[in-house]
Amino acid sequence: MAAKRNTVTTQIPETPPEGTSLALDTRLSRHVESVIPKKRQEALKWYGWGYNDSQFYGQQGIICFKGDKYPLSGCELPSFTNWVKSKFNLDLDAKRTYPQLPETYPKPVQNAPFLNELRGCTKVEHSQEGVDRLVRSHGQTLNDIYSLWHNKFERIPDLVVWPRCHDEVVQLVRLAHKHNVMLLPFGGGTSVSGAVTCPQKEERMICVLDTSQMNRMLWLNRENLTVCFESGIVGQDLERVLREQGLTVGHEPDSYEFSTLGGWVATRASGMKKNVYGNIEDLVVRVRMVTPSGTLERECSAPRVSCGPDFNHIILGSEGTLGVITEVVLKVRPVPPVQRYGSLVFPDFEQGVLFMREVARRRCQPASVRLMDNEQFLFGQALKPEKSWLASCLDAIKQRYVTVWKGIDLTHICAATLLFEGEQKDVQRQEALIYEIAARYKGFPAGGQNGERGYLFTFVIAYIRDFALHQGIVAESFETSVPWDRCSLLCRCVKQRVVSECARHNILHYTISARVTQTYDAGACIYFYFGFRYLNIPDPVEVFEAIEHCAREEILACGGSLSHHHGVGKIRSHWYRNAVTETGSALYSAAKQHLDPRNIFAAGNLLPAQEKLKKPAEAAAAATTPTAATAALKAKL
Ligand SMILES: Cc1cc2nc3c(=O)[nH]c(=O)nc-3n(C[C@H](O)[C@H](O)[C@H](O)COP(=O)(O)OP(=O)(O)OC[C@H]3O[C@@H](n4cnc5c(N)ncnc54)[C@H](O)[C@@H]3O)c2cc1C
Repeated sequence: MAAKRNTVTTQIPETPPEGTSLALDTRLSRHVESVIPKKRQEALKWYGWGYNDSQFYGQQGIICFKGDKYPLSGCELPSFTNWVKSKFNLDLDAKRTYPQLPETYPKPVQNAPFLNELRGCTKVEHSQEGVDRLVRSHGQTLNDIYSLWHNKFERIPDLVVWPRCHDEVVQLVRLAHKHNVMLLPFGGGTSVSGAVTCPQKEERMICVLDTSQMNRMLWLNRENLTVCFESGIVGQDLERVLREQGLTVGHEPDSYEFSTLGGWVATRASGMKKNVYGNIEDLVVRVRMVTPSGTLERECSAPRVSCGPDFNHIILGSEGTLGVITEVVLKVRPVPPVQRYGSLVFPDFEQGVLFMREVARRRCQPASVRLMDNEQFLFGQALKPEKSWLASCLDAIKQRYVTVWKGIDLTHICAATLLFEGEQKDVQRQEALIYEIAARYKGFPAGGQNGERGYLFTFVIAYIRDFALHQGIVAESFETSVPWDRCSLLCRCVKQRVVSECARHNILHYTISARVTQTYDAGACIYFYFGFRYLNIPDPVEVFEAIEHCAREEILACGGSLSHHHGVGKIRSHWYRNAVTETGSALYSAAKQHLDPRNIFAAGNLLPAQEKLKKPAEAAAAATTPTAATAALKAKL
């Protein structure tokens, strides 16, 4: 994570643009040096996730990790190699190569009047270079990455623009509306819902509006503990500049190294420390969004208003379909003096869920508490790097303690990782209470080191998907939120459904696992990982999507939501209408019609685009039935 910083070349306009007049402490209004350069491909992989130099790879039959930014850097991973071998019946193929940048790119659709006016009347930087367009043509879904590797995109952006402030966005939106050019706001490109993927049937010029050069901290108000940032600031940059002031926003989605503030607002993101700091909707005080019909924003920064429907909530979750978010006022907190990790072991997942439920009932959640099922626990254990002889002996003793003294079956064991933040005394009190509650559900502490490793690995795990694809395994995560009384049932049914769908598709080697990542008064967020080895399957992504579609049907049948934090995008738009009712979707369409009458923000998220969507998944879903447990539950609902 400790990445080198690259200077962003953008010049800050000399006079503050309209809108920054809100500044309260101009001494702090400053440009932020970003870890991500304007030419993203110089630091980030064009064909997958993360930094260019960080990657899993095979060497003499062992999986290793390279790069210098993460705790696993330079490590050999023999246990992980064994896990992969046994799970997927796979010997590493070190000879496979990663894809090469294409030599040619789709010819850009031109809109000469737009380009002429852009060049003649504005100072907005822009590019039509193939690679600039390609790296902004997609997000991080399996489909995106597979399409990229196999050169399957019919449509990539025709133009990339880099506005530097709110006023330049206003100019761009006016121009695009006037000349009927499609605009696609692009933050960090970490979307896992297809939200930033170019609509493949769009006939107009597609202009990607890259927000990365709008990343200033505009003001900071220590009295109110509020800060105003431009929307293109990347998570790790935002935290770094605030920490220099002794402050934090505390919003840490697992993608926060690369995702942006505007992206968080547009997708309703959730950070792992939401128990202390809140989800993005709890952190936003004010937000500005430029639409073809004008700028939408609340006029005052009061902490709460009773002033009719809250239009911040039209902006939150708008997924780039209504306008461009330019500036956001957020709450900040002093950096906590103490941060401590912990972990717990439970005999099985059900006991772990009861523990999580009790912690939520008593509202004593630490900053983060995550419960992994047995499959994820074993996977996490396997990721540990090669050990010394002594460390291996200690592990064997610990394992004996767990199995013999505690009588825990290793095929059912599950674990929770904990992160405590606050004043020393508060943390101590919280730890004591959490360990006391855990004991009631047969849980016992397994050390801070395990907890810390769990959180640090979060950022490395994101790199596995590309390595897996490289070795012939397709994998992706999906998530939901669910009321407490259906939490265990939903996990069971979804896993069962995936197992039966794999059998139906003759897939022998796969992994499906779940974890509870967030808790609330009324329920929890569940996160699933699913992957399979695709031997002799001509279109593995199509099959993957068909199975994921069935899993989503199962989730919905069990009372789960369409999404807790990934958003709807294109890949879940099929269910959006049902999720919000006909009236709800008509209301959204009416708002869209008012704000964006020419549909220039035509990403096709939320409600499906006009184009005929490929629906192999639906056919697959129609051919199967929900599990017996789901059917019984449905009957009860
Ligand atoms: C490895 C990994 C881990 C992840 N972990 C989490 C997690 O813990 N929690 C979580 O909530 N999500 C997570 N995500 C999903 C993703 O990171 C979030 O959805 C994130 O909020 C997207 O931000 P972004 O800047 O990358 O947006 P992008 O991917 O660039 O865009 C996402 C959507 O927002 C729109 N958008 C972006 N910027 C603006 C703007 N300024 N104005 C208007 N619309 C805009 C885009 O048009 C698009 O519709 C994860 C993704 C990955 C790949």
